Amino acid sequence: MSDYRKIAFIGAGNMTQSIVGGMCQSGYPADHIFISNPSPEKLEKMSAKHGVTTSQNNAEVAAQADVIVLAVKPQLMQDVCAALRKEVSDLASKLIVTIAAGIRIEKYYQYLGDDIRMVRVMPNTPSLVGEGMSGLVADSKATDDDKAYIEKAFKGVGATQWVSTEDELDILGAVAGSGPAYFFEFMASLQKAAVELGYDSDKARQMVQQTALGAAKMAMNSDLELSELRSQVTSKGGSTAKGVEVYQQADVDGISAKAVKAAVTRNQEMAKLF
Ligand SMILES: NC(=O)C1=CN([C@@H]2O[C@H](COP(=O)(O)OP(=O)(O)OC[C@H]3O[C@@H](n4cnc5c(N)ncnc54)[C@H](OP(=O)(O)O)[C@@H]3O)[C@@H](O)[C@H]2O)C=CC1
Ligand SMILES: O=C(O)[C@@H]1CCC=N1
Repeated sequence: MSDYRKIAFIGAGNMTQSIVGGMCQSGYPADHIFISNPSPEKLEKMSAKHGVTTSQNNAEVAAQADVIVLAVKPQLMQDVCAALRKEVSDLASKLIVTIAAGIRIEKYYQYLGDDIRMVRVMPNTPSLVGEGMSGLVADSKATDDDKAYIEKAFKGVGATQWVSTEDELDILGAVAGSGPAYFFEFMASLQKAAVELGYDSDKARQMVQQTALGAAKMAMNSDLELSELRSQVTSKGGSTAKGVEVYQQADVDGISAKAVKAAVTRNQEMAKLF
């Protein structure tokens, strides 16, 4: 099968916009991308921006595609799947992909029929700029071709990792899926701290984001442990040591552990609820 299967996104929210934006930038042909959403505004925006085909009818886009990406909120998934099952006759001939947090593959068999083959992907919004981090887990029916295809599609918008279990995908979701929010929160707090000391807000944002980018690039280009990279900035008796001490006293490790655990727990709850 071609590298570029026809792919339909059900739901045109934040995550679909990030993935599709990144896919189009990476050269995925727009005439192979279909998107549905109940309200027309997002569709109009995406069609104007990328030249993709859009519809307010989920079944219409799903029927035209080889791959269906379920990209609605977890609480809507059962109803959306029930309607697709009723209206699209050959779901078993397509690859079903879901990006929803929590919901287990086993549930999709109940919602769509146990003859479907599927891959769960946990992406994140930096996919929009080609710097996404996506986790993937496939069921036993997905073929090698399916897996190679979906890995390549998501590699087009960033890095990918296969995980072996859906429990692992919950962890990846809690770190990488939710992670951009944690980093934005931290970056905003650094910006605020500089502004409170009298620094210009725009300039504070620029220095925070450039520093985050620089630190991430250094980490990616280095074999050193992250703690060693941190040490290299921390001159004995210098200013960084004073700042780092404040974070350590506030137990930054404990805070991250709690945050990730809370997000994993919510993924597990959603697995039960939806
Ligand atoms: N945002 C993120 O960073 C990540 C999200 N995810 C997962 O992605 C999924 C989508 O999240 P996100 O994009 O943030 O959510 P959004 O709320 O931004 O998008 C959901 C979209 O689904 C649309 N929708 C509502 N009802 C239907 C329906 N019946 N049929 C088709 N589309 C419908 C909504 O349309 P309208 O607004 O017009 O009602 C909306 O555009 C979730 O399951 C989430 O777990 C996974 C990883 C990261
Ligand atoms: O908040 C959520 O549930 C989704 C999953 C990861 C990021 N957003």
